[in-house]
Amino acid sequence: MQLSFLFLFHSPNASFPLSLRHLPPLALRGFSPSISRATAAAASPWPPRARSLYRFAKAAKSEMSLLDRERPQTVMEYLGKGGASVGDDLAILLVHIQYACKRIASLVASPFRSDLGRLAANGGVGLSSSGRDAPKPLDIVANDIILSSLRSSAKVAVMASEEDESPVWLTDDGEFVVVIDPLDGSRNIDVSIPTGTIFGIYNRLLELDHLPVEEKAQLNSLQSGTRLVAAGYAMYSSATILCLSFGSGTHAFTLDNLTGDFVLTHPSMRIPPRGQIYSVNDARYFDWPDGLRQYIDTIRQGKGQVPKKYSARYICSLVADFHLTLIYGGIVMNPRDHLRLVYEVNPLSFLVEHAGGRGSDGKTRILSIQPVQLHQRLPLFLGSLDDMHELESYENIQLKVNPGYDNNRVCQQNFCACDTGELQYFGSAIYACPWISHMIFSVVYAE
Ligand SMILES: O=P(O)(O)OC[C@H]1O[C@](O)(COP(=O)(O)O)[C@@H](O)[C@@H]1O
Repeated sequence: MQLSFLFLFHSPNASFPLSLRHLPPLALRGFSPSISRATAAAASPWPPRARSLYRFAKAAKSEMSLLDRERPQTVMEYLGKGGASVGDDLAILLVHIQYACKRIASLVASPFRSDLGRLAANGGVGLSSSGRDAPKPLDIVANDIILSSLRSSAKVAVMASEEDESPVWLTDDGEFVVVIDPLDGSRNIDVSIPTGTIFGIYNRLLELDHLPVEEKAQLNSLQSGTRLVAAGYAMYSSATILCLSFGSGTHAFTLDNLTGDFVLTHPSMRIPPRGQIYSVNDARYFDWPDGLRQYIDTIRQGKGQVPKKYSARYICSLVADFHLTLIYGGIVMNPRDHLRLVYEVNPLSFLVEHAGGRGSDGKTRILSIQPVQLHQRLPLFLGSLDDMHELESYENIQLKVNPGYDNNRVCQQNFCACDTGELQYFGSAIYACPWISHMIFSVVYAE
């Protein structure tokens, strides 16, 4: 009996009744017909139980081919079928990044990681020497997981992470530069609110190969967002989502916990041109500049360009707030100088632009801002095109003064020599340089 089943499932031309008919009577023991089925059996050469098994097997077979046809693609299948034109090296790197994200996902959800979440290095207070918030041990473990995955891919020259003061040089042969926030929103970890990993991938700048390691590591990491080859985030929530863009569309994959694969669930995402949701920490309302206050007051009352009263959603976890905005439309913002250009803001701007939206610092397109410092911060506004244009028309929307939140702020004045040879000074950021020159002059002082 078992043999005939195997035959049926493995040979597309197999005829199940035929194979049953040729079985010796002993093999059909246990399939004896009930009395009510006896009449039907008399009219048929096959015993009724065998007929129903045949129908079942036929249905299962067509179900399987349907499932096979409709089975969502994994990231590798998607790339292999030409979903995005990436070379083998980038595909290999993505395998390693996926692996790291799966490890972080399981760590974040583990019942045994509570100490890692709760305890913070430095007792959880204060800023590191570069002005970054004190990391939690889970941030550091996530960073180690990423580092070891990138290292074993052998495809990455430099990794620049939120958790490291300076970029880490991995291998001279690495084709790529990875900028990454290994675990964004880790302040929420104790209460199981979603967290995420954000990353961007650049090509290594071959023209810098002759420079000393520290210098070339730094300059490779400070490429402008327009040069991103790919970007993505993993969101660790009720589902683990991996959202990616290779420069042609933005696509989200969901982790199938049964198979361990990320499968394509949101192909070619398009952010609605207008939403009805804004995401911002509005406890800071009284610190906001006039323009931003007026904008929020207006859309809350349904008095904006469209007569809709907007709703607020704020998770306080950038990846989750961004994911919500990407799907429903609207704007996610942090108007204060808080989020990091290189490894948070640029990758998300890349993703939103490739989904038809806009990323801005309130004045300028994010991707055209030339980074001058690895951990440089700036105001952030990402979202639907029409909502973004309406918001930016209020002009005064950046919260440059940050009263009560950041006493030990380290300030920096930056000067940069662009390709044009022009020396530009822009305070905390440099805009509109076509690409990074390694002539950057910084004056750092405490406020
Ligand atoms: O305190 P605010 O201004 O609401 O900032 C919250 C934002 O800070 C973040 O937690 C990032 O900061 P950390 O990297 O220090 O965790 C984001 O996930 C979140 O959107």
